[in-house]
Amino acid sequence: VKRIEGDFIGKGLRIGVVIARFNDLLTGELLKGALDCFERHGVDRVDVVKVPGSFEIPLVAKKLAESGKYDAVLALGAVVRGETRHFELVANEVAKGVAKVSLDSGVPVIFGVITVEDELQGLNRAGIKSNKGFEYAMATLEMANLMKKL
Ligand SMILES: O=c1[nH]c(NC[C@H](O)[C@H](O)[C@H](O)CO)c([N+](=O)[O-])c(=O)[nH]1
Repeated sequence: VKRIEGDFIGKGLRIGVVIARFNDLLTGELLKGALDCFERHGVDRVDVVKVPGSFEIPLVAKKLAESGKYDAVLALGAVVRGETRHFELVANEVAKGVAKVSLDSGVPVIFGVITVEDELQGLNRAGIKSNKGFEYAMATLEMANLMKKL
């Protein structure tokens, strides 16, 4: 049996991060966790692009993926239901958009958009209990390395 999987070596990798400013209290923490992960795994180059909200992530992720400059793209956002009715609209469109960009471009685009009921749930995932940003960065490293093996 030949097992193929990506390792977590960051050396030589070029990562693009697209992050939503909406709910910056949450997304800023996710970014810190992701950058901590990339730095500690020796990633040479990380470019961070900010967009107004998660809805804008797919367009910029597409631009980064198609540029040919990155081995993987990490999309970071926080969609909080709270009182916002169009929570589903934003969350669904972002998920569909990110998946389409990845499939169309052949570049891994990691879906690091937390979708939560309220800010506290968001904070629990952005540093109180765990930092999903770090976890999404690990998935980014793994996929970048895996694609090089296939
Ligand atoms: O990133 C988010 N954008 C949100 N809306 C803004 C959206 O992403 C766009 O930036 C905006 O619609 C302009 O296109 C959110 N809500 O409205 O709830 C949200 O929770 N998270």
